[in-house]
Amino acid sequence: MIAVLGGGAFGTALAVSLARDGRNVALWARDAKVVAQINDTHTTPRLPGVTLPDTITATTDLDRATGADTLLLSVPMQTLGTVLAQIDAPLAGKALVACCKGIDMQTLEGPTAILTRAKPQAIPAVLTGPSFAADIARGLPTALTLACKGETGVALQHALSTQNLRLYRTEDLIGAELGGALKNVIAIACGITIGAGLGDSARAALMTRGFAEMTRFAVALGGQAETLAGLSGLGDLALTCTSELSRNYRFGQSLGRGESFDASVTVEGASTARALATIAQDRALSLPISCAVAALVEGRASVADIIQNLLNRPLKEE
Ligand SMILES: NC(=O)C1=CN([C@@H]2O[C@H](COP(=O)(O)OP(=O)(O)OC[C@H]3O[C@@H](n4cnc5c(N)ncnc54)[C@H](O)[C@@H]3O)[C@@H](O)[C@H]2O)C=CC1
Ligand SMILES: O=C(CO)COP(=O)(O)O
Repeated sequence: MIAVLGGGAFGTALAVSLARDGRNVALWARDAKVVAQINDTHTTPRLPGVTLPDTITATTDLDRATGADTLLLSVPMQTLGTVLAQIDAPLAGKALVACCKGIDMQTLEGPTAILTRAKPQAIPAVLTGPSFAADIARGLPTALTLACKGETGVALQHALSTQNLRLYRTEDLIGAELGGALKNVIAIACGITIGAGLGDSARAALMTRGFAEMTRFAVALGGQAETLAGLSGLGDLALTCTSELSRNYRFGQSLGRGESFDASVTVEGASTARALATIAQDRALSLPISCAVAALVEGRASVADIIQNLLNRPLKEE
């Protein structure tokens, strides 16, 4: 059995795709109302218009869900550590697949380090790449990166690929998780650019320089540049920086327009930008775009300030 932990848009969409393909899926959510709605009506507020297969069993019982061999962790990044801390079992030998995109603000770690510290006897993996939950749930084709070492990676690639989810495999967990985490920050920057009326040329410049920033950072932390050039980096960057389906991009647009944004919406890039700014300072790394987003999110700079600062940086080689 596969268990998905997290009853939000992405976790539910993954459960839908796996269940449609005949997998036995348990979906753990903390909210009893969401669980009852899924079990009783096969619908969820996070995926309007989607009928969930009745082979998905939703539960609030974490012990029941963690009895599965493979666990997909699809809660927001800043809550991953808390959710893992609620699981008493060591989960020895089980595959723990992080489906969240971000860097934890408290520990400054990505999902692999958090999984490994919390459950050292489990096998960590990362599932990431360009994929809107709504697209997956509608059965539209998507391609993702699955990062996991050894034979477990091969087995997981098969176990989690479905008719509409095509998984490519890598052993570079750091590169895969950082591609997904950093593209959200660049998507906020691109949203700001469009929201502030700076135009498509400026966005293309930010995407390109943002990609350079993502790659530089991932390599400095032990990831491989090739991974960043794949689905988890470039692929997800292209999707998130250009689509209004992206919450990070829409959040950036609101900032660029000087409008408020619904605080209940999951915007992973905002906390990740703040974590990145701290890491950049601690390690003397140059992350101008991410640091500019962090300054704006924290209210330390205005949109005009950050545009001016980015444009006034010393001229350099590409
Ligand atoms: N929505 C999408 O299209 C995609 C999302 N992701 C990633 O998936 C992760 C989850 O995002 P979404 O499902 O979209 O968010 P969401 O906002 O739809 O759902 C988040 C869910 O997590 C639950 N949650 C929050 N704190 C919790 C806690 N402490 N314990 C247990 N449950 C908790 C909420 O109740 C909610 O059901 C994020 O890291 C996101 O970047 C990745 C790819 C696509
Ligand atoms: O990660 C995503 C698509 O790959 C979803 O992006 P948002 O979190 O910005 O909506």
